[in-house]
Amino acid sequence: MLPATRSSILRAARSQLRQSQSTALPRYSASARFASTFAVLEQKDGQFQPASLAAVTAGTKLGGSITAFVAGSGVKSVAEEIGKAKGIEKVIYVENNAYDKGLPENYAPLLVENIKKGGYTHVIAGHSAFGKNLMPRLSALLDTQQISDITAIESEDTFVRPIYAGNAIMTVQSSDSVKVITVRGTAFPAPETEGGSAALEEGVDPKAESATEWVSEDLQKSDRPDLGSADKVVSGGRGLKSKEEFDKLMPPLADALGAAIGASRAAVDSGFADNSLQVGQTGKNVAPQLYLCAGISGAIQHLAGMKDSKVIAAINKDPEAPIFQVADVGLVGDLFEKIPELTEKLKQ
Ligand SMILES: Cc1cc2nc3c(=O)[nH]c(=O)nc-3n(C[C@H](O)[C@H](O)[C@H](O)COP(=O)(O)OP(=O)(O)OC[C@H]3O[C@@H](n4cnc5c(N)ncnc54)[C@H](O)[C@@H]3O)c2cc1C
Repeated sequence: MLPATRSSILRAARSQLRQSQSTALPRYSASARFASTFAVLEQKDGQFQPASLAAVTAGTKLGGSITAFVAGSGVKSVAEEIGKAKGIEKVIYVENNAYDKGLPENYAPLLVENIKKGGYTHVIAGHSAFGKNLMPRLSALLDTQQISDITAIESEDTFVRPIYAGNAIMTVQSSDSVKVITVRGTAFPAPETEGGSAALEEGVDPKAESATEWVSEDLQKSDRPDLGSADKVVSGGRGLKSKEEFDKLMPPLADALGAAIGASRAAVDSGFADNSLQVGQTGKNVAPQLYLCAGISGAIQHLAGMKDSKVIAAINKDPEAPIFQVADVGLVGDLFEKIPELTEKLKQ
């Protein structure tokens, strides 16, 4: 697939809207309604992705009703699982393998149909690859201004989001009748996944024709915890010097702690680690109980992705490295000595 520019996405989305007049939404006054949230949840290969429940938590903060939505092949059982999460009134599911991979070209019209039917005030998804890919197209179809990566909700129309790599906090007020929002998972911890009893309902499937086809994916398989939701993360930077050293030192340390592996952008750009492991402004946002990093200087773009971690521990040979300004625990030393030593102690 060719990389799409923002304007080409908008053009394609608007032409899709024109082709289907039935997708037009009624205009209503936000003040005349109570909040009703439509939480777009994620599944992968028939497995529910609990991190996406952050959208439900955000809906809880808005008050009013929360309807969860999931689509793909065989998702009725996923919908049943979602229905057990606390705070959800109803789960709408659409069974169709066309939605398995969350391709925005056909998923966005599907959402429009279901949103139109329910007349929701807020449509919320996680600020994950899925949400970041899908919600801009949905916003274009609804002719509404997306509010991205929010970390707090002040009222039904006022939201807080970090900008400039987390160096400034912006408060955004929206007068759109339907607010399309992505939420930062670390700011909205998922609700309890047991004890709820939501009703299940089959959704509308417009079976929209799409010019985009899923061809294949090349995934790195790992038995380690998922970086985005792991309790512990060990992260390596350019200080590791090479891919060989990264692969020699980081996996044993991660295994000793039961942690996920992350990396700085410099480590990724240097080919030490896969792109999917990048933590930071242009990588993943993580907020584990423990973030242990080695050979990472602590550039603001890296901090933007991990500074909400509960405990930050850093190994760096430079006592002036900025990472020590945010670290709760710091170890000044050569990582090629300290990491094997620490790994050995942890194993014992
Ligand atoms: C628009 C933009 C977006 C960006 N997005 C991201 C992002 O998402 N994530 C990200 O990480 N960066 C991002 N960056 C890059 C960021 O600015 C830094 O360049 C990067 O984080 C540096 O990575 P590093 O700390 O691994 O490398 P360096 O800055 O080179 O630091 C290496 C550190 O290792 C230490 N070290 C070296 N040898 C040893 C040793 N033997 N023992 C112990 N310590 C040692 C050094 O003292 C140094 O502090 C972005 C930049 C821009 C402009």
